[in-house]
Amino acid sequence: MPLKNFKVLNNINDYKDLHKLSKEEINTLASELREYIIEVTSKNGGHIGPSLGVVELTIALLMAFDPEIDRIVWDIGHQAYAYKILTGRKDEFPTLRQYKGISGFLKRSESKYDHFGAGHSSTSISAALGMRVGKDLLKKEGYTVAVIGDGAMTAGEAFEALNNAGWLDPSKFIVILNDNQMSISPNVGALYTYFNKIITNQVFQKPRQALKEILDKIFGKQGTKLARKLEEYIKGLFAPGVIFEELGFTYVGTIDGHNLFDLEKTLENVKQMRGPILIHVITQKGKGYKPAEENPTPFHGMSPFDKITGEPKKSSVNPSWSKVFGKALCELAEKDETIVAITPAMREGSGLLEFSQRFPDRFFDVGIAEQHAATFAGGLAVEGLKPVASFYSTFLQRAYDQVIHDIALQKLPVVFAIDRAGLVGADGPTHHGVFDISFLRAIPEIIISAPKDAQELRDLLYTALNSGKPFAIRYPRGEAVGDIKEGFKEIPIGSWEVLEEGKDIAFLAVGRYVQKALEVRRILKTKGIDITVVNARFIRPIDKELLKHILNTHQFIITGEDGSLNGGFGSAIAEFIMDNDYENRLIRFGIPDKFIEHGSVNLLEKDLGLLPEQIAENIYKKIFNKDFVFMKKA
Ligand SMILES: Cc1ncc(C[n+]2csc(CCOP(=O)(O)OP(=O)(O)O)c2C)c(N)n1
Ligand SMILES: CC(=O)[C@@H](O)[C@H](O)COP(=O)(O)O
Ligand SMILES: [Mg+2]
Repeated sequence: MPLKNFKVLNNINDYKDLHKLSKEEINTLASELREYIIEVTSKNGGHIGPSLGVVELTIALLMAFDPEIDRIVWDIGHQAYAYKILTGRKDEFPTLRQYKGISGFLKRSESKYDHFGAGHSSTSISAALGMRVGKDLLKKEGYTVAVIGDGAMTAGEAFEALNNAGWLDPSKFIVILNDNQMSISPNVGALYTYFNKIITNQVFQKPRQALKEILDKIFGKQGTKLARKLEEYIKGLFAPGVIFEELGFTYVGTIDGHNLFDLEKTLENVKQMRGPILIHVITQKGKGYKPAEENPTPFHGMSPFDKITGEPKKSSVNPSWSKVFGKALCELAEKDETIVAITPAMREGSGLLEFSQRFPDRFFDVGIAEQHAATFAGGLAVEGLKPVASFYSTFLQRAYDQVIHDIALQKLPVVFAIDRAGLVGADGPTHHGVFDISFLRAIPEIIISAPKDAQELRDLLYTALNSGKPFAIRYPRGEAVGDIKEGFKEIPIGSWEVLEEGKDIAFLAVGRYVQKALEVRRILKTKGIDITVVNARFIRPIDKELLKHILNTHQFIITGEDGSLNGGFGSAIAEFIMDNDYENRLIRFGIPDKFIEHGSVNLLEKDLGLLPEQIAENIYKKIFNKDFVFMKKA
């Protein structure tokens, strides 16, 4: 995709050229950056809304700071498209989120200007503080700036960092709170209410200064104890940002995040101030593109869309796994008032929108707070409710100790609906959900399951809610397979299902791999090989009786899973074979011991040799020591 004929953007090489531009040219640049972002994301998909919202902020930051010397740490990094374009990736930008193209987030290996990699939220203040302290200890020059959204600010880690920063009291340390009053969905929580009050109570900022002057006049410049107490009291009533001031930050705000020159001036001013500073910048998500301004939630992260109408280009045939889950939960919740749903800020993505509308009192969006979400679910379970906590696999990593210490150890019946399990595609290594099987499998008491199709997801959810146990159900991103029948049926915990009977070779497949295994069977049948296909719908506990039978009747065992091979389902089978003195040959398919880059799942799997035809070739070669090329040459 060639770069369009942009008047200003075409003529600047990177951020250093910003200082050569007139005010008018800078305004034109902001518009051209927006156009470029809309153009590329309409083709590739991506986080368009967050990125359009910070165009002016990005320009102002790159004018006030020099990322060769200063550190700019963007929280999550999903809003950093303008930053990418202005820090040397203008020409590569059309490859955004594509296989072998540039990442949708910031990445240390991609650019020296990406000072800290991210994708998960709320790490920026901690990382920037570490850099600040590092710079000070090593006597390095430069400022350290963290840019964090109002959504990301709801996470514990952000507050852990503020707490530490206020204590360490570093200078040249600036936190920019980019407040657009939106997480993916509208932001939630008491903090959101507080920010909202600050924004609407602007009127009190000037009187606050005037009041201070009056008090100084009445009680003298040194100030008496009473004066200070009175000021604190009144400050608490009216002053914006007092929460940050009490934590040791100087609060500056609010600043209009689309007024580029005010922003730049503010940034220049705070450079002279001592101690940690927090600048509260107000922006609008999707700024400058009507469909995104009007509909910020879908435009947070879009699949390819029509630039004129804003409509997504591809409409799916089947409902997504998330939708199937959400619909099943609503059906079950209709009949059982003790069912409650919890999400850490992923209402839409997790398929919980309908639940939130139909059962608002039983729905809890707790903000970007995975640890709290898990323990909160534990508390609900103690009181006899049936909590269903939905996590993206990758974000559940945040709540590992909570799953162990607060749920499994206490045998609390929390259902973990683990969405986006397996490779997720364009979001890449920060977001692939490939570790949950390995990390959950080590935890006693927890049941781990994966449905082969939509109906089985419903039945597993029903089984989980009736089990009285900690219970995880993992399913992938994208369209579900299979039809949905009426009602629900309980599945015996730990039971597998033989889908096809063959001989000699048995394919034990988890979740998405069941369809692959059936395809492998079809391919190998063309070579006269008949393989057994087992739906290993429980990863923990495994179906020991069926497994023993399979090991006794098949020489070769294949496992397939949408997760890491290290400690995964295949490892469980290897352990069983070894611990029980079987001598079967085992071949495992899954994610190898490395981080997987971004790109379509199909291309990533092709790279990893995980397409059905590649698996079939591989099995054939390993077992018969002969080549069998099934893949059509491109
Ligand atoms: C630990 C974690 N949980 C959830 C997410 C998913 N997520 C990505 S962006 C986002 C909303 C962030 O809101 P905010 O920080 O205000 O940024 P904005 O998109 O509004 O610019 C969420 C919940 C994530 N990236 N990391
Ligand atoms: C940045 C982030 O973490 C989310 O916006 C994520 O990209 C959503 O992924 P899905 O598109 O799979 O919901
Ligand atoms: Mg926000």
